[in-house]
Amino acid sequence: MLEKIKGGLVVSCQALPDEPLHSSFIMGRMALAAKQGGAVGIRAQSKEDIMEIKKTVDLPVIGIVKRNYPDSDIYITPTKKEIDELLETKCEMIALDATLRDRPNGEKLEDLVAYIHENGVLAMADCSTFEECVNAEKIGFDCVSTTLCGYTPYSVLVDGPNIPLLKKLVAELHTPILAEGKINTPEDLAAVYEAGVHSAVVGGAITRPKQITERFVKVLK
Ligand SMILES: CC(=O)N[C@H](C=O)[C@@H](O)[C@H](O)[C@H](O)COP(=O)(O)O
Repeated sequence: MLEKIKGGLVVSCQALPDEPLHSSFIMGRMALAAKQGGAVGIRAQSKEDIMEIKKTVDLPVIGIVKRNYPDSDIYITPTKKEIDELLETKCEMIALDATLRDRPNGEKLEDLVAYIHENGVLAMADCSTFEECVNAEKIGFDCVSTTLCGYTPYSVLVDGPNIPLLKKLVAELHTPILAEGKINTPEDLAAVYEAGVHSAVVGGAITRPKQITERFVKVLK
């Protein structure tokens, strides 16, 4: 899968229960639109959405399950339970929160990565800082990404991709770097590729029409 997505665009097709497009059928059609537009991979949330997407397009899928637990702030594929759900979908790669925060039930990041690999699936690290990416490489993740940059209380949120962080990761790590999060425009996508990343994931700017509408309406105020 890593070869297939190299240099291309992965489109994240997600809508949670509180979002207007929440529907596996709609996410399947979003994935089809992405494929017809030239995407080389899909990132998707939940077993149901991924099953539908896999019926609709033949692109490789990065699967996640977002779930909240009372004893942890981690919500992207937090435990083995979510990994088991994703394994049923036959997605090619599983992404999980790879921050150093405590996981639910005291589960350990390295055990989860080993478990994903035992099942013949690739593991993608969703990180928020440089140190977390370094740790993810050490643990044996197949690729590391900046998905959570700006979404942990201790990382910096910029309105756009964090280019300095991506450049540092490309220079100092050996694992493929995926840019993800706040790639809002085609120019942002060009900029992350200029920084030297292996691949890039775009979500809301393509698949969240409410967010896109808000961006237009904002200039009228
Ligand atoms: C922080 C978090 O929970 N990110 C999620 C991870 O899967 C998604 O909600 C994002 O849409 C995805 O990362 C793509 O980012 P953007 O939509 O900014 O292109």
